[in-house]
Amino acid sequence: MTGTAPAARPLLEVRGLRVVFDGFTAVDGLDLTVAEGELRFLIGPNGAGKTTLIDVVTGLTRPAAGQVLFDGTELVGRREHRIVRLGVGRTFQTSVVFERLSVVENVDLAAAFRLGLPRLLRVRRGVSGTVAEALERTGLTALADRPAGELSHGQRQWLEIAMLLAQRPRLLLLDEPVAGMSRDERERTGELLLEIARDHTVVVVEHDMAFLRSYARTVTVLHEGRVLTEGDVAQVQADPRVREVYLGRRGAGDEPAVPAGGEVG
Ligand SMILES: Nc1ncnc2c1ncn2[C@@H]1O[C@H](COP(=O)(O)OP(=O)(O)OP(=O)(O)O)[C@@H](O)[C@H]1O
Repeated sequence: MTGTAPAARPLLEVRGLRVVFDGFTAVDGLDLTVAEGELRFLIGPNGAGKTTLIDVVTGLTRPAAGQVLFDGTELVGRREHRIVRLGVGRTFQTSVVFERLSVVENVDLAAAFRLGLPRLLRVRRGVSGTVAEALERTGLTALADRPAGELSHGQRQWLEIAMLLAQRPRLLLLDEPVAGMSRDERERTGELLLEIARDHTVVVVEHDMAFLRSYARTVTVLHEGRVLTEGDVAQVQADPRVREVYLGRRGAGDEPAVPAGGEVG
């Protein structure tokens, strides 16, 4: 794409979203647009509504008001598996792999879920190209026959990403993919995100500022269920409102979520 090309069209459009849990408004008039092909990071203090937003997009939580359009199709009111089949995939903060199944069996199951039962019954056994490609991209080919329960924490996170890729999503929503990872694992995950973002739209919830500085392009900051601001890492870190909402808070990483010295250049 050249510099003069028009902006990519929106793949995800969230408009006027409101989510209420037992009288508590967790998301309060949230608007968010993610263009096709973007790698977007979502940050915000604990309770800002990041996971709730993902839950609504993926059909787990029903909003009190608002629209969620995926390539122009309304997602609100659709069931979770339908949304997966439309091309929206997510990871959770907690792992969802089957520990006793092998790595390849987990990825195969995820791929089969996307097909739905009638098509699944017609598919012959064996590792499909989609499954093999998902293993390859996440660097898990050599571990394909290992029980998932034997994987390291980082490998497990990559397995979840492989399971997502096997569902052939257009939009991937990743909830804190590097939480608990070693430095090496974070770096590999960052490279993996950039690689995946070459042919997918990716939204990443992540607190870790060092990780953001290395891999984020556009960052959206949520606070109290709304978008506080949006921009590149330097713009967001320099924004006094962002400093204020993070004041005294620490991110999931080993440094303040928004460091006071504007060292981003
Ligand atoms: N099922 C629920 N029932 C009641 N309140 C909920 C529920 N889910 C989330 N909340 C509340 O909604 C608000 C937003 O929560 P959410 O988990 O979306 O925040 P978050 O930005 O993802 O935070 P964190 O960084 O801590 O994961 C919080 O105050 C939370 O306590």
